Amino acid sequence: MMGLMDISQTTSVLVVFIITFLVVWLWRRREKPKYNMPRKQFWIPFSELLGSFADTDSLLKKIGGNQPITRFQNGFTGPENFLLTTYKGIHEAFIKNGHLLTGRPTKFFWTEWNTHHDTGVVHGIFNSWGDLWKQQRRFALMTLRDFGLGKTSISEMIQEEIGYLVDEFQKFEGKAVDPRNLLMPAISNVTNSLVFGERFQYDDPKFQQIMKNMMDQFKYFLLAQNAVVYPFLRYIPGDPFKLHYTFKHMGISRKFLQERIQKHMAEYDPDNIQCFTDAYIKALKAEKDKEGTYFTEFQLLTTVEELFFAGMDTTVATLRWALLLLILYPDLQKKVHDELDSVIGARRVSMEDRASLPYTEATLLEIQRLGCVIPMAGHSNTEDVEMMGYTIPANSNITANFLSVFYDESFWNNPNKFDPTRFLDESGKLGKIPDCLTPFSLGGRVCLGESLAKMELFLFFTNLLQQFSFKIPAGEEKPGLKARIGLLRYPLPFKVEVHRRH
Ligand code: HEM
Repeated sequence: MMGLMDISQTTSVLVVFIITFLVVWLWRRREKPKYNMPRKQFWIPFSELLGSFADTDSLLKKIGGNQPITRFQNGFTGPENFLLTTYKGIHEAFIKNGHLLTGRPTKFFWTEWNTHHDTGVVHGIFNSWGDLWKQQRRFALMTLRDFGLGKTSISEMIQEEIGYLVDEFQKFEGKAVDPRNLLMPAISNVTNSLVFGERFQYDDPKFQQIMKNMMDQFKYFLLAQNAVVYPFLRYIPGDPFKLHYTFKHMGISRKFLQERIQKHMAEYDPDNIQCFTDAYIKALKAEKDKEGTYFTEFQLLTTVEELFFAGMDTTVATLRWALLLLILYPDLQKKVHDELDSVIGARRVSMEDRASLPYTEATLLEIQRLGCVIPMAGHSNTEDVEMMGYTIPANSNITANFLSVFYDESFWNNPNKFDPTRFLDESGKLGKIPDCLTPFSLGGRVCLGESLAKMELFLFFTNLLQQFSFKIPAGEEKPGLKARIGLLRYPLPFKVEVHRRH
């Protein structure tokens, strides 16, 4: 009896589902004829399925061929989706029409996470848009600049952290280690110092626990994203799409950050502004009685959260690609070592040395090209946009596919080859960096932490390479260059064998 009930229930759900789908599909076909759009090319039924095919990477590299814009379906309803696959197309969208493309896609688990329960307004900087985004982005940029972004004070703080990281690598002399476990706390400490004015000891149990949580929280990002695009999936018992798992872990990180913000609030001293959080609290107090102010405690929390998430995994993933490529190409690692030895010698490498290290700089650029840690950036248009001969309706999702550009044969000779010399001229000097290499994106929503990230990448990379050589651990299989696409584009886990050079 029970079994029969189950079958009839399942059938009813299926019938309702199919009818809804057909009605929505027909309605959408009728709705849009006034728009001159490219024909729909494909449908992403479940992004996790796409993500779990080993070859998503190759697919993204090739998708669209030479077509600058591809239209696709993601979800049954909701906005139109477009993928931009050439540099010309991305430039036309993000630069020429950039002022109209400052929105963010709404069906995104992070947008949902940053939506205020009472007002329905999306907060933060990465996830927000409109006047809130403009004002809060400007404030964050100015404040980070005041704290020395691009100046000596931040580079000194990074140098101090590198000192601790070198000690950690030293502990693995002659042994194999997964570099992610050491890089995560180091890079997190740079953000900690900037945002909260303090760093943690690597062996602090609370810090270790929160690092582990942060590493885990985006593990099922693609799977969870399905339950945002198809909301009914989140109600299936057992959380098979891991949305509740993801939010639970994000909640643990949020609580940790919230506690630290509360501590800064309690100890606030207007004459002693030491970090981003203090500066924000100052602005919060100044704006307290203003009608409709965007300076709120929730905005502070979401911004701090984003500074951690946007700045940490990206930098760590790039440095992991760096170590992976250098253990796979020891001859190129030696060239970096040789340049560092002849130009720097035993003293610490500083930002002022950049211009004298063209080969090292070219290697870092090539790592960012091949690693392409943010393969796609999703924007949304606030009004209808005319571009590439089409009319794109307002509130569409317009995603730049940087991966296809970074591996585009018409720009890069033999794009799969790790070849830093492509950035050097005949005399070995760094040439003009091609416009199409945009690891930090382009236009009005370009990465807010670009200068900090460049500083971190240069200082961590050069100082680690100056002190250590890295190789494939004895007895271990040679790792490949296959990427895993999740929130970012990561290398598969690998270990390095560490050797002190001096
Ligand atoms: C190697 C490191 C990094 C890379 C490759 C990177 C790349 C990017 C990219 C591609 C975007 C998307 C831009 C767009 O939507 O068009 C972005 C946005 C952003 N990044 Fe970074 N990023 C890095 C490090 C950082 C750091 C260290 C911070 C902050 C401390 C940071 C903060 C942000 C923020 C807040 C946004 C959102 C900007 C907005 O929507 O207005 N990033 N980043």
